Amino acid sequence: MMKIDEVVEKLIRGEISFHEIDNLLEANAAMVARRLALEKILGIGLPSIGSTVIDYSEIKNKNAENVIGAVQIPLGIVGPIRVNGDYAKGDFYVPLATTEGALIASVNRGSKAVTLSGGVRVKVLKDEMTRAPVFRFDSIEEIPNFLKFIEENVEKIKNITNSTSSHGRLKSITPFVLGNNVWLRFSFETGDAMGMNMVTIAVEKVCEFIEENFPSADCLAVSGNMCSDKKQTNVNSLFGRGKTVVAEALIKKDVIKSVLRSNAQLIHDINLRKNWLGTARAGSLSQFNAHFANIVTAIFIATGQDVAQVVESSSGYTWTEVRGEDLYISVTLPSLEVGTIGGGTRLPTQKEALSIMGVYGSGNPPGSNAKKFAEIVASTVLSGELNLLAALANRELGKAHARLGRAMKV
Ligand SMILES: CC(C)(COP(=O)([O-])OP(=O)([O-])OC[C@H]1O[C@@H](n2cnc3c(N)ncnc32)[C@H](O)[C@@H]1OP(=O)([O-])[O-])[C@@H](O)C(=O)NCCC(=O)NCCSC(=O)C[C@@](C)(O)CC(=O)[O-]
Ligand SMILES: NC(=O)C1=CN([C@@H]2O[C@H](COP(=O)(O)OP(=O)(O)OC[C@H]3O[C@@H](n4cnc5c(N)ncnc54)[C@H](OP(=O)(O)O)[C@@H]3O)[C@@H](O)[C@H]2O)C=CC1
Repeated sequence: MMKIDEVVEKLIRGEISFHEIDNLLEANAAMVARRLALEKILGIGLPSIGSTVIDYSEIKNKNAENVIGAVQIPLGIVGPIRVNGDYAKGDFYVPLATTEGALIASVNRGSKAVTLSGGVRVKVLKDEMTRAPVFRFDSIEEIPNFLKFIEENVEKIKNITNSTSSHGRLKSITPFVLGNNVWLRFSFETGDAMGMNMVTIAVEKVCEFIEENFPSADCLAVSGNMCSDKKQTNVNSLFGRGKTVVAEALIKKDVIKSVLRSNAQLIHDINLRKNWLGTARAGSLSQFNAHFANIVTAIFIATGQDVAQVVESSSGYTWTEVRGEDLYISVTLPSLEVGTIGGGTRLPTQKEALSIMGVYGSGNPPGSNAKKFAEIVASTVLSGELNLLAALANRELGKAHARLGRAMKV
């Protein structure tokens, strides 16, 4: 093994690249050498980035490349939130990682109102991760035969996918046609994993089988964007991706008054004019909500989810009704992509964050932990939506952020 200083000098002289340091030093020494080299090249110090609890030997070839350290983000908790789900039952503290002052306080007040009103009822309606390769044909002539071929070979295709994972299970294949192109949208149950690696590996194997047995089908790309990963699309909103979750709560008149300092009619009116009319006028197809993205992102960062999937995981709908003087509120998230095993969930702080909610790792039966987690996320989203609508009704948004969320106080 070379010494760190020698490796740093080699890199500065341009004799090796950053990632080649992994071949010359033990994992954690390599992380330090990369940071030191970068500091010398740029003439700056990066001691905070270098100070991390992450053991690079644990994440090398698993979670990130060219690692020089880590960034830290403040982590707060909200709750307890009372959740009446099929998997999550009881009172939960939820970790939120954010740098937006007032956000945690906001969701916390919402969770207080929800819990005092008896809690959130929540259901996971569908649980399917998708991958959709695109196939090109010379002519449309072959397409009906191709669709028939897929239909007749579903069992064979299932056997192929079963051979690549003990948790991924193919549920359905939905074809879409445009001219001489066909997309096959494969939907899988993926246990407690979010499932993108699992599903991609399985579908690549299926594509090999298809090309061997139906040679006029040319699989151009294993992801043809009808999946749709990390993109907000109608196909995700209509058919779902990951978990499709719906949650509801009835907020009592007294709680609306004492905790949220508002009334049901005003909150409902703001929901209709802001989240429905305003969104329609602004031209969004799937974001009829106030700030799902705030809550989903903060939980995703805290718990090691794939943060780019906030794009579709934060799409959804907030619905309200006035019942007497109480407020009925529901949130629907068609494509909430979460896992409690795999990906970034294994990092030390993310693992602890999942354990705050009692959802780290494999569930018994498999899949139950991820569904429990999805129910908690949706309940937290509902708390955040309720509170922001109330805060807007009270005209306290600017005031709250001036008090809790400004770097430069005047
Ligand atoms: C900030 C509050 C909650 C104060 O609200 P308040 O009623 O003055 O607070 P309070 O001191 O009376 O306390 C009431 C409860 O609020 C919570 N609470 C209160 N303070 C804290 C705190 N420091 N830390 C943690 N929790 C806090 C806590 O639950 C507390 O109960 P307690 O625990 O005392 O029994 C309120 O003014 C508020 O919610 N404002 C709105 C802020 C907000 O919602 N921001 C969201 C982000 S905005 C954004 O990013 C998206 C947006 C808006 O642009 C999207 C769009 O266009 O719609
Ligand atoms: N490849 C791609 O195209 C993309 C990948 N990603 C990345 O994919 C990663 C997530 O992929 P994902 O497939 O979720 O995770 P992993 O690739 O980490 O796979 C999960 C692993 O956990 C095992 N496992 C053990 N217990 C369980 C259980 N109870 N439920 C489910 N699996 C279990 C699975 O075994 P087994 O399979 O044998 O059952 C599998 O090996 C993230 O890092 C994300 O950023 C994101 C987008 C696209």
